[in-house]
Formats: sequence, C-alpha cells, structure tokens
Amino acid sequence: MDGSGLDSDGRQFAKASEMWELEIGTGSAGGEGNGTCCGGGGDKRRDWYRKGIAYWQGVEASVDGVLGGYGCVNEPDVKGSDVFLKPLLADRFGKQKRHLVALDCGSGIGRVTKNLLLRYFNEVDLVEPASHFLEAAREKLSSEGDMDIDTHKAVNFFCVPLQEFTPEAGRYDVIWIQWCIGQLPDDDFVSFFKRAKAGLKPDGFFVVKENIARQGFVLDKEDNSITRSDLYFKELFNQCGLYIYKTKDQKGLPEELFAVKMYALVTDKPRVGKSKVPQYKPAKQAWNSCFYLLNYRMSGGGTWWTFITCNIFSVQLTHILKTQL
Ligand SMILES: C[S@@+](CC[C@H](N)C(=O)[O-])C[C@H]1O[C@@H](n2cnc3c(N)ncnc32)[C@H](O)[C@@H]1O
Repeated sequence: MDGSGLDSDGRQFAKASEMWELEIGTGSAGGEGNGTCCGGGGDKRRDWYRKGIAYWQGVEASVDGVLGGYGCVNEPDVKGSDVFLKPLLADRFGKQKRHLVALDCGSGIGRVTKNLLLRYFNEVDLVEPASHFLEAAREKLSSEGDMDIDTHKAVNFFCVPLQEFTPEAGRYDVIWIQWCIGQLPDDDFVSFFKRAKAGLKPDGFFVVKENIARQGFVLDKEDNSITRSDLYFKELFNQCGLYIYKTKDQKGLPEELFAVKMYALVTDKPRVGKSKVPQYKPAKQAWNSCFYLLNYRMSGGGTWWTFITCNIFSVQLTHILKTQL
C-alpha cells in the first residue's frame, strides 16, 4: 500500500499514507469507517468529497462528459466489458434461469447500465451522487425503446455517494464499479466493500473496472480522485476480504490514457480450477489392457493361460490403485 506516488501538481509522496495524511487528515490506509461516512479526518475528509462532487456537478451530462472528453472510449470499453462479463455469468450461475439483478456504482448518466448491464440483467439499480447525471440516466433509461422494459429495466436510482451507501442485503448478482472508486480514500474503499458484500446473492460477485497506475498511485487534484496501481488494488481487495476470480486488461484504448483493468471479485476463496492434465483412471486403464491382451491373444500371441493370469493381475492392480489413489 505504501508505494510512492505523485499528484497532478508534480508533488512526490514517499508513501500513500503521507498523501492521505495531507489530503484527508489520516494516514491510516485501510482503517474502518463508521459505517456511513466516513473514517477519521473530519473537515479535511469532507472537503475531499466536496471538491470531488463539485467537479462532477460541473460536467455536462453526456457520454463525452463522463468519459473526460473521450467519448470514443465508450465502444471499446463496452465491448471489453461484454467479453469479460458474459463467460463469468455462465461460469458463476450456469445455465439455470435466474432473475438477474445488478447494481451500477458511480453510474454517471447510466452509460454502463444502458450499453451493457441491461442486456444481461432483468433489473439494474443505479447509485450516483451527481443529481443531474442521475436524472439524465432516469430519463434516458425510461425512454429508450430497444430493450424489453418489462423484463430488463432500471429500477432504483439512488442519489448517494458510495461512502454513504449500503446496498440492500442479498439483492444483487453483480455489483459493477467502474471509473468511480478512485473518489474514495482507502479506508472508505474498504468499508464500502465490506458493507456491499452483504448485498450480494450466493455466487454473486463484484466487477471493478478502473484505471491503473504503473506503480504506487497518482492523485488528480482537479477531481480529487486517486489512480491506484494493480498492487495497490490487490492489497485493498485483500483487506476487504475479497478474492480475485478473474482479471483482464482492457484493450483498444488511446495510448495516452491510463491502462484499464477489470477484476471479478468474490467473497469466498475460489477453488483451484479443474486440471487440464488428463487424470489417471484405473478402471478405464484395466479395460484397455484387457482388450489389448485379448487382441494380442486372438492374433496368436501368448497362450490362454498367460491371457487369464495377466487379466487377473490387471484387475487386482486396478483394485489396489482405486483404493490407494
Ligand atoms: C468517470 S465518471 C464514470 C461514470 C460511469 N461509471 C461510466 O463509466 O460511465 C465518474 C463518476 O463517479 C461519480 N462519483 C464521484 N464521486 C463519487 C462518490 N463519492 N461515490 C460514487 N460515485 C462518485 C461521478 O459523479 C461520476 O458520475
């Protein structure tokens, strides 16, 4: 966690805790919040969030606006998310008919809900603190006619920041967090995920899709957000008690932008996948050797006596292997 970093004014920090001490008045990265808002730090922390939300309140409610002027990123982003999500749904929920519910965190104008989540989920809830974004989402999602609104619809629109939000227990199959978790300091990050875990259904999972710093962190002083490295994220996930189920790099974004990673996170330690190495199956091996010996005997090899003793030996060996392996 304590890798070095810098802010957008060029200031260097030897440790993340040094930066958090300066920004929110607490260096204890990963400490507990009080369940609503927030960890320690008082006024400084309030100022941190005030500045962040003020930035987004001044941004136009459009795809270009929520993507920082890079509207062109929308298409590859949605494609990349699609390729990541589809097999995950099959893997976690199988072919069973399941009424799927998702939560879109820091949803902005509902870009991810509209282009991705509503294609897979029967219900999607949105949580977003900038009211003009959420209103734009509500209007767009209720008027768009290309989705069967009876079976795939945006249901709840919560105008709350993540550090104050607690998802309804057991409601969600997937909680999707994209390009917004950098607004939360480490301690609020950890307490948000700890609360949100209870919002997942059995086998449910989180997807975190975020910009990745090459190392340590980069603090953006304009919108008060932090871009963390892969290692930084992994350390925080560990503190949240979350396990990485699958991860993938987003491809096809403009080179001047940060790299982007997707993480699927689960609450139970994933079991080691099925081995691709063919397993030794003693019973099958015994049948194979039986046929081999029969072929050999029929083509004139050996005697019936050797055929019978070899088979007895093979059956006994199979029994030993079956009970020992
Ligand atoms: C870069 S936009 C991404 C929007 C959306 N996730 C998308 O990919 O289109 C960042 C979003 O995070 C929201 N945001 C800012 N502070 C937040 C907070 N404390 N909790 C949740 N969302 C926040 C902003 O209002 C904005 O909608």
